[in-house]
Amino acid sequence: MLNQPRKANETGGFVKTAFFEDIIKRSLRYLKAGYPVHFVGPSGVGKTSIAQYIASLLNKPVTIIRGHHELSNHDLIGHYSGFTKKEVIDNYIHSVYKTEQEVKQNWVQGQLIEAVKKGHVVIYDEFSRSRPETNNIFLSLLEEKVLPIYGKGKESFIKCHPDFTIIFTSNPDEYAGTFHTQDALLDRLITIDVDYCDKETEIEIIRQKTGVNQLQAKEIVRLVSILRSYGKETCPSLRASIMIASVAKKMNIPIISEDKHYQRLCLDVLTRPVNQIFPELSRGEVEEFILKKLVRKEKHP
Ligand SMILES: Nc1ncnc2c1ncn2[C@@H]1O[C@H](COP(=O)(O)OP(=O)(O)OP(=O)(O)O)[C@@H](O)[C@H]1O
Repeated sequence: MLNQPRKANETGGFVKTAFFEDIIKRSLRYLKAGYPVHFVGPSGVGKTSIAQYIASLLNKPVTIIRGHHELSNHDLIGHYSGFTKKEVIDNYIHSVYKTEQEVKQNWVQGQLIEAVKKGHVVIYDEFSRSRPETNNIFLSLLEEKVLPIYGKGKESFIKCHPDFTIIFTSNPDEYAGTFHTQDALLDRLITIDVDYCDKETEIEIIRQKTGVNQLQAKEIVRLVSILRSYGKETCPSLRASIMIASVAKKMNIPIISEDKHYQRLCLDVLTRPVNQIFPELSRGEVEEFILKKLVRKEKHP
């Protein structure tokens, strides 16, 4: 749910190509001018990776919050949990016991508090998976630069540190499990659409992340991008390409379209996402379709 603040330099391994450089340059410009940035796009296009990389450039502690249905203001701001009992026993006169008990509720601080007070970079990943009521708290944080605190006695708000920076990521509204974000919140963010990266970038990511060579990475991207072109260019995702390359590399499976083990691996990874493109086909028919593309028996239109 909520991770510990992380040192920014822990987010290494980011592959930077012209495709990502443009997004990074624009985002840094907006963040440094004091505006929150919001990356929206399909699953697996690299939104979280970009956010983490940008956070690493800002040289401040990073707090990652992952949105989900159950996330509440209790998690973000804090809540009371359990009791602490303090007992003082006065046994000065040995036959007389005087006992004083103090029972206090424990306050568990939410992670947003530290980030707001100390000026962290917050990555609020998949924020539209949290309920809009939960996200309301960001309205005053982004506009009035204060974090309202409920249920903690006199202190009713915390002033936002001038260095506080926040990056949001989300999938488009039509994705399963997301809530429609209130316009008032979107109005406070600069939204950047992140689409699928170009083939050269994908080949580079696969090569650097898994250790396969250029030709092998090219072969995987060839197949995945042909299949992707039948859908909305979003699925199978970059994760599928990385999975195929990583398993093949680790298990010494030759990345050759005629190899039976490679074929099986591609079918196992790709059948589910390709079935999403062609829900009317049976699993067997989808496998047949992928195999045709794999062994290049059928030309790509
Ligand atoms: N520039 C990059 N350099 C290295 N790896 C990358 C890069 N972009 C994406 N990846 C890898 O691609 C995969 C998907 O990326 P990521 O998780 O950032 O996507 P996402 O858009 O946030 O997905 P989701 O919407 O499902 O959360 C991950 O394994 C990630 O490490």
